[in-house]
Amino acid sequence: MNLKQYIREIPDFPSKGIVFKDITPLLNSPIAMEEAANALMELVGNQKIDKVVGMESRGFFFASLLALKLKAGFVPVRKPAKLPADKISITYGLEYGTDTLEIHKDAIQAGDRVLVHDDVLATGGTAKATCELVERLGGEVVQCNFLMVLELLNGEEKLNGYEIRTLMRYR
Ligand SMILES: O=P(O)(O)OC[C@H]1O[C@H](OP(=O)(O)OP(=O)(O)O)[C@H](O)[C@@H]1O
Ligand SMILES: Nc1ncnc2[nH]cnc12
Repeated sequence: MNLKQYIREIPDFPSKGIVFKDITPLLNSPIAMEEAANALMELVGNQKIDKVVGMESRGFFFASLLALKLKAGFVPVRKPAKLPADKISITYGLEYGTDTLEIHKDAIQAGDRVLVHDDVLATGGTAKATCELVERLGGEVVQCNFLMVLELLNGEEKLNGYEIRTLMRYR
């Protein structure tokens, strides 16, 4: 199955010049969802995973499915002021301005082997910040996997040193 058939391209969303990769057609198709979830599992192979970390909000869809399949815990990394318990934060640079992500302190135990999942790797800021949060709590990032990588935005360079795997690539 060609999963790209289920990715809808929306020009000039959310702002002029951006071609938004809309995954909702994929989410709307149980056949494509199952195919994508199984293909992501193949990327992980038989590596032992204790926790799957997904980034708000589109990372949550598949990260929680993967956690279930891997018999691992699911951990949300959230935008500011959403998590209720003790947490740590990281603020990272965007093209213009900054963004912040948070994780509960008790979500990862020292030595946990962690799979980081998000739908899209673009500039890599979100994924790099997430890996840093995991590592601050003593976790080991075993793999970062994505539905798609937008190659021209060089996220893979920013994640230099991490194992990066993806189902789809776009230029
Ligand atoms: O590699 P980066 O340049 O950091 O971009 C990738 C991030 O951007 C999108 O999230 P977005 O902030 O649009 O939020 P959403 O998932 O809530 O839609 C996407 O889901 C990734 O999390
Ligand atoms: N072009 C894009 N489409 C969908 N999600 C994104 N996240 C960052 N860039 C994106």
